[in-house]
Amino acid sequence: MEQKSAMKKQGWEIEAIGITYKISTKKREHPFKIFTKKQEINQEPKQQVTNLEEASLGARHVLKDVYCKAKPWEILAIVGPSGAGKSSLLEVLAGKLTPQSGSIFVNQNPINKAQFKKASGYVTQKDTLFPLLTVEETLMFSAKLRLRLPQDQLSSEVKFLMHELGLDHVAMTRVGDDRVRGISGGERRRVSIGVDVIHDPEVLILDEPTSGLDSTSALQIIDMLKLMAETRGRTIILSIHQPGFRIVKLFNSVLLMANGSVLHHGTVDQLGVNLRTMGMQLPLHANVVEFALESIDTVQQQRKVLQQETQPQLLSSSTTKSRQKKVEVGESRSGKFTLQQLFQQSKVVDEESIDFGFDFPLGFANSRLQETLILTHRFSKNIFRTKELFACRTIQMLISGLVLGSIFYNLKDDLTGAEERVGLFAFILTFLLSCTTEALPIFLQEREILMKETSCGSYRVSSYAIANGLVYLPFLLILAILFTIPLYWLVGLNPNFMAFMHFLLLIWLILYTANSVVVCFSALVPNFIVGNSVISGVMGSFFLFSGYFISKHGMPNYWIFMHYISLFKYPFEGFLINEFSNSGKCLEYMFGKCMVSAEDLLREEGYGEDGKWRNVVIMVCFILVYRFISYVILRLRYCPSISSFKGSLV
Ligand SMILES: Nc1ncnc2c1ncn2[C@@H]1O[C@H](COP(=O)(O)OP(=O)(O)OP(=O)(O)O)[C@@H](O)[C@H]1O
Repeated sequence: MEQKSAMKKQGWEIEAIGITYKISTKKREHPFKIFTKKQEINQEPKQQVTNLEEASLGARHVLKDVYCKAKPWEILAIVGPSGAGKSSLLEVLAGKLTPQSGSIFVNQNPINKAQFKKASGYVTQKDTLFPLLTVEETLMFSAKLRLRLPQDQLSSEVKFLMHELGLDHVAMTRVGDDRVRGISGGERRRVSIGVDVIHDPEVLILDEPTSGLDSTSALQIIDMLKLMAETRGRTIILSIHQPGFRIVKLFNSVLLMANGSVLHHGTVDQLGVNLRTMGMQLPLHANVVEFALESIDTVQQQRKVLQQETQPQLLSSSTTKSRQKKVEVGESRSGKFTLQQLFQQSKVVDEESIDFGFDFPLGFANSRLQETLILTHRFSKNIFRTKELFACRTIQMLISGLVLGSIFYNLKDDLTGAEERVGLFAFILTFLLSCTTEALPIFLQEREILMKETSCGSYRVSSYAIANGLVYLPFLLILAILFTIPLYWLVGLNPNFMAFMHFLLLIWLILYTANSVVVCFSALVPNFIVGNSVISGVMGSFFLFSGYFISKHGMPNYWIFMHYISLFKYPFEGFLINEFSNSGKCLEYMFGKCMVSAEDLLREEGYGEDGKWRNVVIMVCFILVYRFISYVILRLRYCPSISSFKGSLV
């Protein structure tokens, strides 16, 4: 136990060895171009490609045999021009990408991916936050999901973190995004960092934490990270584009990359020495990192020459395959030592003798029920604050109920009236199904957050699926009530209260069925346009095959299966063009005297007392099936954490 706490104090040293990551660049051949001659390479002049082998294999090296080491109590900055491979390397270190070869070690021990994700924080380049939550709410929900603490302790943790991040003054301000005005870009970046440090991770990986910020805000953020490293022994790895002079001074070591290769790995001072060794004239008081980035082509050329002439001893240990056991005391310092750092360094020498163990709590912070409650709370805040959605949908439903009621006003109980009711109900179904798509943009907006949160073990996917299912229920009930009340009484359907309640239930279920289908398909589509097209297609075909336009007996056999999987034959099955149609009973059954007389008819047809509930039960079953399918899709597509949580990093 003592040994473990010593480990904790010591911090986590991350070492990546021989990381190679390739992506396929092979263009897919046209599927119908079977007889086309293959391109003859000899006919064309040889292309000037840097790596002929790569080109011929249709693969591109994003990372080439990368070595890097990040120490606790320190900041390692990954710098390089755009496309150098910085983000890819960070993703590999964070366990989001699996390289083709290479290994990652924590304190010289291979690490389990799931444990590492749990014990680290990864702040992506893009802020993935809920724009309608306030800063305090954002951090509080993150704390609730990741920490197993009582409410008052959670509140004090969040307050402390906001203070540390300099966010006190915007605690009650909404986060905002491109569309919703909220806190500033710098403050949003700090909230993103806050979300990922709330559980006090041992390692913090940040992709461009200063992008889009002015120099003062950028310095503030790096200063804050430096403080985290120096006071709490955290390992900070970040990528940065063009760090200013004052920022560079805060880095303990720098990894200079270009074209996926490491050009330098060491202190900023060493970088200066290396550049001079290459014969470059560094202007006095120059920002060494900036100078190296500006002269990156020369650095690359010199490196090649050096590599050819001698084995790379000067530049970096990037190609070193064997692990370095030597500890370069003071080597990675930029002049500033803390007692903790010195303590840590002396400890590193004995690293090998320490049996590495993780005392970072594994498993989920909350039970499934607690997670579901927290997520439902967060969901409902987001939904009820989406004013456009709430206002538009409620007004739309109320007005359409009134307008439809006034068009189909006081329908008679005769055959003509029954026919008109068929038209009304067919329209209701089409209308409700086609306009209940709010789940699509909502899901598309939050799926990145879902992926991020579940990949680091904040909560279970099943809790999300249940919360997603629960949160729409009250919202859709409000819509159903607003739609049904004017419509039902204006049209003059059965005045019996229970018949009204049954009708309301059907409308609610239709809305919820449509919502479940949308949730299910939105988990499959890449964006809104595709999603909208797919969902309209699915809804349309379900409706078409339900039997409202063509009886199942009239359908060719090869389409019959569609009739059986079409959900929308269930809510108002009596309206269908089916075996009842010819007898004329169908029309009466459908809406003749609404539910009460329909019940008699059902009894006549042998359905018995419970006949009218049969459709409700079937619809509920379908909803459950669709919800389950969407859970499976979410699990497999967005959160394949089963495999990653079990496997090790490489
Ligand atoms: N999945 C992918 N598909 C296509 N190209 C990719 C993919 N992943 C990485 N690349 C390419 O690999 C190279 C490195 O990408 P990466 O995002 O790591 O660079 P970067 O140094 O972070 O760039 P920037 O500073 O502009 O964010 C780029 O040329 C990029 O286009």
